[in-house]
Amino acid sequence: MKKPVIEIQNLSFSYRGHPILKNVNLKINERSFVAMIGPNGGGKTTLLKLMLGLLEPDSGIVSIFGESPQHTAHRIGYVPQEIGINKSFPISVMDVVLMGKLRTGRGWSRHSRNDRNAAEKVLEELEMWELRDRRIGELSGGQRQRVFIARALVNDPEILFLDEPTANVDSKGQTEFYEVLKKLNETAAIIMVSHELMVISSYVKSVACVNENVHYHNAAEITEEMIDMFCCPVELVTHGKVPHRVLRKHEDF
Ligand SMILES: Nc1ncnc2c1ncn2[C@@H]1O[C@H](COP(=O)(O)OP(=O)(O)OP(=O)(O)O)[C@@H](O)[C@H]1O
Repeated sequence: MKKPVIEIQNLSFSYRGHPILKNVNLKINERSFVAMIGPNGGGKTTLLKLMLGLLEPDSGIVSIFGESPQHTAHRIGYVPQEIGINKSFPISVMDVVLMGKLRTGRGWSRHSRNDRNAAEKVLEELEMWELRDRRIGELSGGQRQRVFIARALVNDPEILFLDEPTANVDSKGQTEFYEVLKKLNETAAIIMVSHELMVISSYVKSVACVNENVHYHNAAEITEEMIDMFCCPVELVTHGKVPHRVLRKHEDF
């Protein structure tokens, strides 16, 4: 039987008194692949930040591997939605990926051979090895995004959180990227915010609809209700043999 890696109980959160998430209950098992969908402003990024321990709930409990998120950061990878970066900062692709290996108390230059091997492997997987010495500011938006994905993967995370990771990535890059995720999913749970359900529908195993509350569908299907009532911005257009799914009604939990 699969073990839960994330458990959220009766969580509520507000920004300066303005409620964003109310009474959220969610259980995510090991090796899940969850697409987190919902309307703009529905609370997806906020929920990710609560699971990462970057925000504290007003009430309720978030536990990751049975502990508070602050204690489990080293087992988690995170690709944020927007990565503020000074483009003139003289840092190479390889340096950014190695940042994923930094630990408190270890200096910048103390990367072991193993760290470098791990960075090399992940850069090759994401077809970024050729660009390893390039300055980060000299890359295209999509290339830069891959570098930050590589940084999150370099530690072999047991849970990977991604916030709209392929927004700037072309369709070829997306396919390669999802293949990398599929492989990682053999050992890790993946929770990904995305508005591109058609693209991810062949990879995800379940869907969490986030709009103040969370409805978790333990099968990746799309319902009409989800679009009408829940306002989830999901494209239902299918092209030829592109797989698609239909979600059933939200079930009470
Ligand atoms: N730091 C903040 N301070 C105050 N309000 C915030 C802050 N960050 C987000 N919000 C508000 O919280 C709500 C939820 O935001 P969040 O970013 O979680 O939504 P989202 O579902 O990820 O949206 P999107 O699909 O647009 O990325 C929004 O109304 C947003 O304006």
